[in-house]
Amino acid sequence: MPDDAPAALVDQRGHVLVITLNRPHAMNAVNAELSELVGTALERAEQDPETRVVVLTGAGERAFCAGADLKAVSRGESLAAPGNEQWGFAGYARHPISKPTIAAVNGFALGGGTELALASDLVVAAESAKFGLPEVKRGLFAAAGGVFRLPRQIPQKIAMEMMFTGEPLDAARAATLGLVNHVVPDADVLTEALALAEKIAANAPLAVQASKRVALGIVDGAISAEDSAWDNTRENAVGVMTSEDVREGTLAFVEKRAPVWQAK
Ligand SMILES: CCCCCCCCCCCCC[C@H](O)CC(=O)SCCNC(=O)CCNC(=O)[C@H](O)C(C)(C)COP(=O)(O)OP(=O)(O)OC[C@H]1O[C@@H](n2cnc3c(N)ncnc32)[C@H](O)[C@@H]1OP(=O)(O)O
Repeated sequence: MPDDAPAALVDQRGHVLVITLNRPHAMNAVNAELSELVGTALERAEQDPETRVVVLTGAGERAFCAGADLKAVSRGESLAAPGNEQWGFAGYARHPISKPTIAAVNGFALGGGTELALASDLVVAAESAKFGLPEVKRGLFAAAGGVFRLPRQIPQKIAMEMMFTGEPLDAARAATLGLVNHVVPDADVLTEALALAEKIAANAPLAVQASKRVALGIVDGAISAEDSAWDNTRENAVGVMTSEDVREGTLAFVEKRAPVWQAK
Protein backbone atom coordinates (compact mmCIF):
# COMPACT_ATOMS: atom_id res chain seq x y z
CA MET A 1 0.00 0.00 0.00
CA PRO A 2 1.51 3.39 -0.92
CA ASP A 3 2.83 5.30 2.11
CA ASP A 4 0.60 8.28 1.35
CA ALA A 5 -2.63 6.23 1.21
CA PRO A 6 -5.32 7.73 3.47
CA ALA A 7 -5.72 5.91 6.79
CA ALA A 8 -9.47 5.55 6.18
CA LEU A 9 -11.56 5.40 2.99
CA VAL A 10 -15.17 6.40 2.37
CA ASP A 11 -17.49 4.89 -0.26
CA GLN A 12 -21.12 6.03 -0.69
CA ARG A 13 -23.25 3.16 -2.00
CA GLY A 14 -26.77 4.56 -2.33
CA HIS A 15 -28.15 4.97 1.19
CA VAL A 16 -25.20 3.13 2.74
CA LEU A 17 -21.87 4.80 3.63
CA VAL A 18 -18.96 2.35 3.84
CA ILE A 19 -16.02 3.47 6.00
CA THR A 20 -12.87 1.35 5.60
CA LEU A 21 -10.01 1.53 8.12
CA ASN A 22 -7.06 1.63 5.73
CA ARG A 23 -3.79 0.79 7.55
CA PRO A 24 -3.53 -2.94 6.66
CA HIS A 25 0.27 -2.85 7.16
CA ALA A 26 -0.45 -2.14 10.83
CA MET A 27 -3.54 -4.35 11.15
CA ASN A 28 -5.65 -1.20 10.78
CA ALA A 29 -4.43 0.07 14.17
CA VAL A 30 -5.90 3.43 15.19
CA ASN A 31 -3.56 6.41 14.92
CA ALA A 32 -4.49 10.12 14.98
CA GLU A 33 -4.93 10.30 11.17
CA LEU A 34 -7.23 7.26 11.06
CA SER A 35 -9.24 8.59 14.00
CA GLU A 36 -9.63 11.99 12.35
CA LEU A 37 -10.70 10.53 8.96
CA VAL A 38 -13.21 8.20 10.63
CA GLY A 39 -14.55 11.21 12.51
CA THR A 40 -14.99 13.23 9.32
CA ALA A 41 -16.79 10.31 7.67
CA LEU A 42 -19.15 9.88 10.64
CA GLU A 43 -19.93 13.59 10.71
CA ARG A 44 -20.77 13.40 6.97
CA ALA A 45 -22.98 10.34 7.56
CA GLU A 46 -24.81 12.07 10.41
CA GLN A 47 -25.51 15.21 8.40
CA ASP A 48 -26.36 13.62 5.02
CA PRO A 49 -30.10 12.75 4.80
CA GLU A 50 -29.29 10.34 1.94
CA THR A 51 -27.17 8.17 4.26
CA ARG A 52 -29.37 5.78 6.23
CA VAL A 53 -26.86 3.14 7.38
CA VAL A 54 -23.10 3.12 8.03
CA VAL A 55 -20.92 0.03 7.49
CA LEU A 56 -17.47 0.04 9.13
CA THR A 57 -14.86 -2.47 7.94
CA GLY A 58 -11.08 -3.00 7.69
CA ALA A 59 -8.79 -3.09 4.66
CA GLY A 60 -6.92 -6.30 3.93
CA GLU A 61 -7.81 -9.87 4.85
CA ARG A 62 -6.21 -10.14 8.30
CA ALA A 63 -7.58 -7.43 10.52
CA PHE A 64 -10.68 -5.33 11.13
CA CYS A 65 -8.78 -3.22 13.68
CA ALA A 66 -5.97 -4.18 16.08
CA GLY A 67 -6.78 -1.31 18.42
CA ALA A 68 -4.72 1.73 19.32
CA ASP A 69 -1.41 2.16 17.46
CA LEU A 70 1.03 0.73 20.02
CA LYS A 71 4.03 2.15 18.20
CA ALA A 72 2.56 5.64 18.56
CA VAL A 73 1.77 4.96 22.22
CA SER A 74 5.33 3.65 22.81
CA ARG A 75 6.56 7.01 21.49
CA GLY A 76 4.46 8.71 24.13
CA GLU A 77 1.78 9.93 21.72
CA SER A 78 -1.67 10.33 23.28
CA LEU A 79 -4.31 7.66 22.73
CA ALA A 80 -6.96 10.34 22.87
CA ALA A 81 -5.90 12.19 19.70
CA PRO A 82 -6.97 15.86 19.92
CA GLY A 83 -10.43 16.60 18.61
CA ASN A 84 -11.54 13.00 18.41
CA GLU A 85 -13.87 13.17 21.41
CA GLN A 86 -16.92 14.04 19.30
CA TRP A 87 -16.35 12.29 16.02
CA GLY A 88 -13.10 10.35 15.94
CA PHE A 89 -12.30 6.87 17.21
CA ALA A 90 -13.40 7.76 20.74
CA GLY A 91 -16.33 9.68 19.33
CA TYR A 92 -17.63 6.57 17.55
CA ALA A 93 -17.42 4.76 20.86
CA ARG A 94 -18.90 7.49 23.05
CA HIS A 95 -21.33 9.30 20.74
CA PRO A 96 -23.06 6.68 18.57
CA ILE A 97 -24.55 8.41 15.50
CA SER A 98 -28.33 8.47 15.07
CA LYS A 99 -28.23 6.08 12.07
CA PRO A 100 -27.73 2.32 12.37
CA THR A 101 -24.10 1.16 12.21
CA ILE A 102 -22.87 -2.27 11.15
CA ALA A 103 -19.32 -3.53 11.85
CA ALA A 104 -18.17 -5.86 9.06
CA VAL A 105 -15.43 -7.59 11.07
CA ASN A 106 -13.10 -9.06 8.47
CA GLY A 107 -10.38 -10.33 10.84
CA PHE A 108 -8.73 -9.44 14.16
CA ALA A 109 -10.83 -7.03 16.26
CA LEU A 110 -8.60 -6.44 19.27
CA GLY A 111 -8.63 -3.69 21.91
CA GLY A 112 -10.13 -0.63 20.26
CA GLY A 113 -11.21 -2.96 17.41
CA THR A 114 -13.50 -4.86 19.76
CA GLU A 115 -14.61 -1.52 21.22
CA LEU A 116 -15.63 -0.36 17.73
CA ALA A 117 -17.67 -3.57 17.35
CA LEU A 118 -19.24 -3.07 20.81
CA ALA A 119 -20.22 0.51 19.85
CA SER A 120 -21.75 -0.70 16.54
CA ASP A 121 -25.44 -1.64 16.47
CA LEU A 122 -24.89 -4.86 14.48
CA VAL A 123 -21.88 -7.08 13.77
CA VAL A 124 -21.29 -9.34 10.74
CA ALA A 125 -18.11 -11.36 11.38
CA ALA A 126 -15.81 -13.44 9.21
CA GLU A 127 -15.44 -17.06 10.32
CA SER A 128 -11.76 -16.32 11.05
CA ALA A 129 -12.46 -13.13 13.06
CA LYS A 130 -11.26 -12.88 16.64
CA PHE A 131 -12.47 -10.49 19.37
CA GLY A 132 -10.49 -9.52 22.46
CA LEU A 133 -9.42 -6.82 24.92
CA PRO A 134 -5.62 -7.40 25.27
CA GLU A 135 -5.02 -3.93 26.72
CA VAL A 136 -3.85 -5.41 30.03
CA LYS A 137 -1.03 -7.20 28.17
CA ARG A 138 0.28 -3.76 27.12
CA GLY A 139 -0.19 -2.02 30.48
CA LEU A 140 -3.26 -0.28 29.06
CA PHE A 141 -6.98 -0.10 29.87
CA ALA A 142 -10.03 -0.60 27.59
CA ALA A 143 -10.91 3.08 27.97
CA ALA A 144 -13.03 3.45 24.81
CA GLY A 145 -16.08 1.77 26.27
CA GLY A 146 -14.84 -1.83 26.51
CA VAL A 147 -14.83 -2.08 30.30
CA PHE A 148 -18.51 -1.25 30.65
CA ARG A 149 -19.99 -2.26 27.28
CA LEU A 150 -18.57 -5.80 27.20
CA PRO A 151 -20.19 -6.92 30.52
CA ARG A 152 -23.44 -5.43 29.21
CA GLN A 153 -23.34 -7.28 25.88
CA ILE A 154 -22.10 -10.71 26.98
CA PRO A 155 -22.35 -12.64 30.29
CA GLN A 156 -20.43 -10.82 33.04
CA LYS A 157 -18.06 -13.62 34.01
CA ILE A 158 -17.09 -14.27 30.37
CA ALA A 159 -16.47 -10.52 29.97
CA MET A 160 -14.33 -10.41 33.13
CA GLU A 161 -12.23 -13.35 31.94
CA MET A 162 -11.70 -11.63 28.57
CA MET A 163 -10.69 -8.34 30.22
CA PHE A 164 -8.41 -9.89 32.88
CA THR A 165 -6.65 -12.45 30.64
CA GLY A 166 -6.63 -10.42 27.42
CA GLU A 167 -7.31 -13.68 25.57
CA PRO A 168 -9.50 -13.52 22.40
CA LEU A 169 -12.78 -15.22 21.44
CA ASP A 170 -13.30 -16.68 17.97
CA ALA A 171 -16.28 -15.57 15.86
CA ALA A 172 -18.38 -18.67 16.54
CA ARG A 173 -18.06 -18.25 20.33
CA ALA A 174 -18.68 -14.50 20.02
CA ALA A 175 -21.89 -15.25 18.11
CA THR A 176 -23.00 -17.78 20.71
CA LEU A 177 -22.52 -15.11 23.37
CA GLY A 178 -24.52 -12.52 21.39
CA LEU A 179 -21.60 -10.27 20.44
CA VAL A 180 -22.09 -11.06 16.71
CA ASN A 181 -25.29 -11.14 14.62
CA HIS A 182 -24.01 -13.22 11.70
CA VAL A 183 -20.86 -15.32 11.07
CA VAL A 184 -20.14 -15.69 7.35
CA PRO A 185 -17.30 -17.03 5.14
CA ASP A 186 -14.35 -14.62 5.18
CA ALA A 187 -14.83 -13.65 1.51
CA ASP A 188 -18.48 -12.70 2.07
CA VAL A 189 -18.20 -10.33 5.07
CA LEU A 190 -18.66 -7.03 3.23
CA THR A 191 -21.27 -8.44 0.82
CA GLU A 192 -23.34 -9.79 3.69
CA ALA A 193 -22.96 -6.60 5.72
CA LEU A 194 -24.08 -4.53 2.72
CA ALA A 195 -27.09 -6.83 2.17
CA LEU A 196 -28.08 -6.31 5.82
CA ALA A 197 -27.54 -2.55 5.45
CA GLU A 198 -29.75 -2.44 2.35
CA LYS A 199 -32.45 -4.36 4.23
CA ILE A 200 -32.40 -1.70 6.97
CA ALA A 201 -32.08 1.21 4.51
CA ALA A 202 -35.29 0.01 2.85
CA ASN A 203 -37.20 0.80 6.05
CA ALA A 204 -38.46 4.20 7.28
CA PRO A 205 -35.29 6.10 8.28
CA LEU A 206 -36.91 8.20 10.99
CA ALA A 207 -38.60 5.15 12.54
CA VAL A 208 -35.35 3.16 12.45
CA GLN A 209 -33.46 6.10 14.00
CA ALA A 210 -36.12 6.57 16.70
CA SER A 211 -35.92 2.82 17.47
CA LYS A 212 -32.15 3.10 17.87
CA ARG A 213 -32.43 6.24 20.01
CA VAL A 214 -34.94 4.75 22.43
CA ALA A 215 -33.31 1.31 22.58
CA LEU A 216 -29.87 2.78 23.32
CA GLY A 217 -31.41 5.15 25.85
CA ILE A 218 -32.80 2.13 27.71
CA VAL A 219 -29.85 -0.23 27.26
CA ASP A 220 -27.33 2.45 28.23
CA GLY A 221 -29.47 3.54 31.15
CA ALA A 222 -30.38 7.13 31.99
CA ILE A 223 -27.90 9.78 30.76
CA SER A 224 -26.65 10.19 34.29
CA ALA A 225 -25.85 6.44 34.42
CA GLU A 226 -24.00 6.59 31.08
CA ASP A 227 -22.08 9.73 32.08
CA SER A 228 -21.06 8.21 35.41
CA ALA A 229 -19.80 5.11 33.55
CA TRP A 230 -17.60 7.29 31.36
CA ASP A 231 -16.46 9.46 34.27
CA ASN A 232 -15.58 6.34 36.25
CA THR A 233 -13.79 4.86 33.23
CA ARG A 234 -11.88 8.08 32.69
CA GLU A 235 -10.88 8.28 36.37
CA ASN A 236 -9.58 4.70 36.30
CA ALA A 237 -8.08 5.02 32.83
CA VAL A 238 -6.04 8.12 33.64
CA GLY A 239 -4.42 6.31 36.56
CA VAL A 240 -3.64 3.30 34.37
CA MET A 241 -2.57 5.18 31.27
CA THR A 242 -0.17 7.48 33.05
CA SER A 243 1.60 4.52 34.69
CA GLU A 244 5.04 3.21 33.67
CA ASP A 245 3.27 0.00 32.62
CA VAL A 246 2.05 1.73 29.46
CA ARG A 247 5.57 2.49 28.27
CA GLU A 248 6.82 -1.00 29.19
CA GLY A 249 3.77 -2.82 27.81
CA THR A 250 3.79 -1.03 24.46
CA LEU A 251 7.59 -1.08 24.08
CA ALA A 252 7.56 -4.84 24.77
CA PHE A 253 5.09 -5.27 21.90
CA VAL A 254 7.17 -3.15 19.53
CA GLU A 255 10.36 -5.04 20.55
CA LYS A 256 8.46 -8.35 20.25
CA ARG A 257 9.40 -9.45 23.78
CA ALA A 258 7.52 -10.24 27.00
CA PRO A 259 6.84 -7.17 29.12
CA VAL A 260 8.55 -6.87 32.54
CA TRP A 261 6.03 -5.16 34.82
CA GLN A 262 7.39 -3.07 37.68
CA ALA A 263 6.85 -4.78 41.05
CA LYS A 264 3.75 -3.08 42.52
C1 LIG B 1 -7.33 9.01 29.29
C2 LIG B 1 -8.42 8.06 28.84
C3 LIG B 1 -9.67 8.77 28.36
C4 LIG B 1 -10.80 7.75 28.00
C5 LIG B 1 -11.83 8.29 27.06
C6 LIG B 1 -11.53 8.21 25.55
C7 LIG B 1 -10.24 7.53 25.20
C8 LIG B 1 -9.94 7.57 23.73
C9 LIG B 1 -8.65 6.92 23.44
C10 LIG B 1 -8.55 5.59 24.18
C11 LIG B 1 -8.32 4.50 23.20
C12 LIG B 1 -8.24 3.17 23.90
C13 LIG B 1 -8.24 2.10 22.83
C14 LIG B 1 -8.03 0.72 23.37
O1 LIG B 1 -8.83 0.46 24.50
C15 LIG B 1 -6.56 0.53 23.68
C16 LIG B 1 -5.98 -0.45 22.73
O2 LIG B 1 -6.55 -0.78 21.71
S1 LIG B 1 -4.38 -1.07 23.15
C17 LIG B 1 -3.98 -2.08 21.72
C18 LIG B 1 -4.59 -3.44 21.87
N1 LIG B 1 -4.24 -4.28 20.72
C19 LIG B 1 -3.25 -5.22 20.78
O3 LIG B 1 -2.59 -5.39 21.78
C20 LIG B 1 -3.06 -6.04 19.54
C21 LIG B 1 -1.61 -5.92 19.05
N2 LIG B 1 -1.37 -6.74 17.86
C22 LIG B 1 -1.20 -8.10 17.97
O4 LIG B 1 -1.36 -8.71 19.00
C23 LIG B 1 -0.83 -8.82 16.69
O5 LIG B 1 -0.32 -7.86 15.79
C24 LIG B 1 -2.00 -9.54 15.99
C25 LIG B 1 -3.11 -8.58 15.66
C26 LIG B 1 -2.51 -10.69 16.88
C27 LIG B 1 -1.47 -10.13 14.67
O6 LIG B 1 -0.30 -10.87 14.95
P1 LIG B 1 0.63 -11.35 13.74
O7 LIG B 1 -0.21 -12.05 12.74
O8 LIG B 1 1.79 -12.06 14.35
O9 LIG B 1 1.12 -10.02 13.04
P2 LIG B 1 2.17 -8.94 13.63
O10 LIG B 1 2.08 -8.84 15.12
O11 LIG B 1 3.50 -9.20 13.01
O12 LIG B 1 1.55 -7.58 13.03
C28 LIG B 1 1.75 -7.22 11.68
C29 LIG B 1 2.21 -5.78 11.68
O13 LIG B 1 1.15 -4.96 12.24
C30 LIG B 1 1.67 -4.24 13.35
N3 LIG B 1 0.63 -4.07 14.38
C31 LIG B 1 -0.25 -4.99 14.78
N4 LIG B 1 -1.03 -4.52 15.77
C32 LIG B 1 -0.61 -3.22 15.98
C33 LIG B 1 -1.03 -2.17 16.88
N5 LIG B 1 -2.06 -2.32 17.73
N6 LIG B 1 -0.36 -1.00 16.83
C34 LIG B 1 0.66 -0.82 15.96
N7 LIG B 1 1.10 -1.77 15.06
C35 LIG B 1 0.45 -2.95 15.10
C36 LIG B 1 2.81 -5.08 13.87
O14 LIG B 1 3.69 -4.27 14.63
C37 LIG B 1 3.42 -5.56 12.57
O15 LIG B 1 4.15 -4.49 12.00
P3 LIG B 1 5.72 -4.69 11.64
O16 LIG B 1 6.38 -5.20 12.90
O17 LIG B 1 5.71 -5.74 10.56
O18 LIG B 1 6.19 -3.34 11.21
